[in-house]
Amino acid sequence: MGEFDLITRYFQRPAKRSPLGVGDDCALLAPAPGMQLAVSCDMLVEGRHFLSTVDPARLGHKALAVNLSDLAACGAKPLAFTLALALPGVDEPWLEAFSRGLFALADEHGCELVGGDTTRGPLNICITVFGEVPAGAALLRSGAHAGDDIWVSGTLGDARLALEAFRGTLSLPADVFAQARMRMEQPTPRVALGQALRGKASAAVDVSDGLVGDLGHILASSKVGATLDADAATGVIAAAASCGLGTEILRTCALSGGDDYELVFTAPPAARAAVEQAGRESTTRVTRIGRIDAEAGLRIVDAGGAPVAQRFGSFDHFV
Ligand SMILES: Nc1ncnc2c1ncn2[C@@H]1O[C@H](COP(=O)(O)OP(=O)(O)O)[C@@H](O)[C@H]1O
Ligand SMILES: Cc1ncc(C[n+]2csc(CCOP(=O)(O)OP(=O)(O)O)c2C)c(N)n1
Ligand SMILES: [Mg+2]
Repeated sequence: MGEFDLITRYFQRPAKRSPLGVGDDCALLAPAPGMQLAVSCDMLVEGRHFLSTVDPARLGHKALAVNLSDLAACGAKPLAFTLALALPGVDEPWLEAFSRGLFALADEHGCELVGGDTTRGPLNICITVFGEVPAGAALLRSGAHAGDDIWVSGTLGDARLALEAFRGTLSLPADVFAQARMRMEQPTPRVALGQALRGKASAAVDVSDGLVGDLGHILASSKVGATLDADAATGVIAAAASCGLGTEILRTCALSGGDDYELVFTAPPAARAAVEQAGRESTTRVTRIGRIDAEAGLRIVDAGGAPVAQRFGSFDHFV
């Protein structure tokens, strides 16, 4: 099978909402009047972002999910995406599963594939996603104020827990591993929550590199500091705690593990009921995990308010 047959068979579907989709030199998009285009791009590289043994359907899901997560963090509604793919060769069962996982998530969000690029090379997947948001209403990293609450969606640390189990640095009971693995391989982008938070949250970012690092982007952009509860938002990890894993490793996963694709956002205390309502509307758990301070820096405390001495880093491709 050649390049163009591959595209036609696995990636070309009739455009439904875009004026022009796959097959010409450009795609055409038509954002509604009064809306701004929100654009984001993330790449997944074999061995760095995913294990070579991953189920290709889950990989198709994740490649789009990490991009939809950026739209969610801006409060944007997904419209369309492009897919740049480097493949070592034509593996039809792999392409069938990858495209099935990809389109299942795309259809869930009404986000259509409008173009891309396909080349031979080491397996590499790069998606650019386009969304729309009412002009001036995008959630930014720069809007947090002293006194705001810090919230997080879902739970943190599960993906890193699974990665460490894959690496063999810790072991988990089969049921805990199965849950954590799903969170690593098929994250749920918080798209509905992001849109429901427009006009309520003062700042937002999605957690890809770990809570401490990504909250750090809000603090730097907003020129504020924060106090954070170390243990407020653990999920599968809470189950892992009962399997005898130490606090230090669990906190490392939750606070600097990365690959969470949850939203961390700030909102004034007066908006607490509105934030909880946004969580209910989007059937997404939201948890208050700290507050924004005027004083610069990040202070991490335990449930009793005592400072946590452990230091937390964040994912960086070059450090
Ligand atoms: N090669 C690049 N050229 C231009 N902008 C880039 C490049 N790589 C990253 N960026 C931009 O730098 C910022 C931080 O990137 P990143 O940490 O990847 O964001 P995110 O975690 O939201 O994916 C984003 O605004 C992104 O668009
Ligand atoms: C094989 C493998 N190694 C490591 C990780 C963990 N990991 C890889 S990239 C990353 C951070 C997010 O990736 P990045 O490219 O920085 O995304 P962005 O912040 O741009 O959204 C994490 C936690 C993984 N998921 N799989
Ligand atoms: Mg990125």
